[in-house]
Amino acid sequence: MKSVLNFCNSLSDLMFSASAVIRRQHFLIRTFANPYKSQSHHRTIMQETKCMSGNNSLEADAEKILRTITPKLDLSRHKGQAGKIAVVGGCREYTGAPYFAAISALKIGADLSHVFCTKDAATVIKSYSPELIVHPVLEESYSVRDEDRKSVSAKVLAEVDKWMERFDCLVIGPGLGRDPFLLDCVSEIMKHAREANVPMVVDGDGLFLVTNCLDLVSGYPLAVLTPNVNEYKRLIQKVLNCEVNGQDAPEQLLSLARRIGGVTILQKGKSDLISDGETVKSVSIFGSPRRCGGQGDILSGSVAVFLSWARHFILTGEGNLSISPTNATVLGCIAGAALLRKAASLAFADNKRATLTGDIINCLGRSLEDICPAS
Ligand SMILES: NC(=O)C1=CN([C@@H]2O[C@H](COP(=O)(O)OP(=O)(O)OC[C@H]3O[C@@H](n4cnc5c(N)ncnc54)[C@H](OP(=O)(O)O)[C@@H]3O)[C@@H](O)[C@H]2O)[C@@H](O)CC1
Ligand SMILES: Nc1ncnc2c1ncn2[C@@H]1O[C@H](COP(=O)(O)OP(=O)(O)OP(=O)(O)O)[C@@H](O)[C@H]1O
Ligand SMILES: [Mg+2]
Repeated sequence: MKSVLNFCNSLSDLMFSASAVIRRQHFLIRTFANPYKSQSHHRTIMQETKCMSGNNSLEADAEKILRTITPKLDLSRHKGQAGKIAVVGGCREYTGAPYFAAISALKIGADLSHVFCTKDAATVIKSYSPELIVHPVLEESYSVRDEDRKSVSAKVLAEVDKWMERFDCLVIGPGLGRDPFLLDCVSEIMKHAREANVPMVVDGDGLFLVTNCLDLVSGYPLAVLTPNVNEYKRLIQKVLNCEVNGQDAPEQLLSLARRIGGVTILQKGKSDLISDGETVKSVSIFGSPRRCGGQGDILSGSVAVFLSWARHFILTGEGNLSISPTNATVLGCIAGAALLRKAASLAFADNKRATLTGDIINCLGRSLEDICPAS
């Protein structure tokens, strides 16, 4: 097994050497060769989830997945090969959320983590950490005259576009706020990311945007939505036109993911449920009873990194190893949810009621090391 893993890691090294553009082209070929399967899917949602819960396969083998998709560390790698992540978020009110997402990506093992935020938020975020690359490019309505909106919007887009092809994944929404002009600009950024085939994890206010404009992600297999209880409720009401059904949660989630064209949804809660419209998996390993704000932001940054690693893993053909499911977005969600829960439990053991999001971030490394040692 170890030699197989070594062989796969060598293959992975080769792939990491390829440019981001080539990697995305490979992914496109795979996608078109194996288009979204649900069109020819015969089984009903009920049959599928019954079958899954019948053989008790709802709970993912998260530790195995985490170990399998995490690339080994070696001296031949150059900066950037372990992942370049960008968070689009951060405004006057919220500077913590984009910081939590971006720093978590670095703590897990990404090489570079960018933040695209408003000018007000940028200096604050930079002062939290010199590790982050912070772009003060977003504008809110109050700072833009009506007649300047078009030119400002074009400028914002051009600033982000300069970097777009280099990113392995975007995280859209932590601490973004709900300013209408800002959200219009972010819609354009999302359209460009989609054209460039860059994966997106959509969280927080990004979900507010997407719920009101589903076309931004609908039918895009590289989109991941990470709703909390409120955000999920809004999605269900908008898409399925009904209320959240706690009794048949996996079926409803499967149905929601299908209706949005096969995007992957990570429904956060006591157990995390994950579906891409084809399969449903849960991650319920013990986390923490502390519900301090910001844990969802850690999760979005974590999912972005694991999704990128899972994509590389699958693109190299290493998916032959016995992990299931095989969709990179689902694997990224499972790994991210498991790591956050483990880190939260370690932080809680140390800090009890005083546990804060920063304490959980400080446990991400130990948590990953326990599952997947660096050497
Ligand atoms: N430090 C920072 O900068 C952080 C910034 N953040 C950023 O804030 C922005 C808005 O995101 P959000 O999560 O506050 O908005 P949303 O989901 O509408 O919740 C609003 C209210 O809903 C309720 N509520 C929540 N959970 C519930 C539950 N399980 N069951 C029932 N009710 C529940 C609860 O209301 P209450 O109980 O007070 O009535 C809660 O206050 C977004 O950009 C995000 O990224 C955060 O990431 C945190 C760290
Ligand atoms: N009742 C719970 N029991 C255990 N873990 C939970 C519970 N609720 C949420 N979590 C975990 O906490 C993490 C964050 O979920 P939460 O619902 O707090 O997100 P959020 O509201 O978006 O957070 P944020 O404050 O960052 O916006 C998820 O990984 C989820 O698994
Ligand atoms: Mg949140």
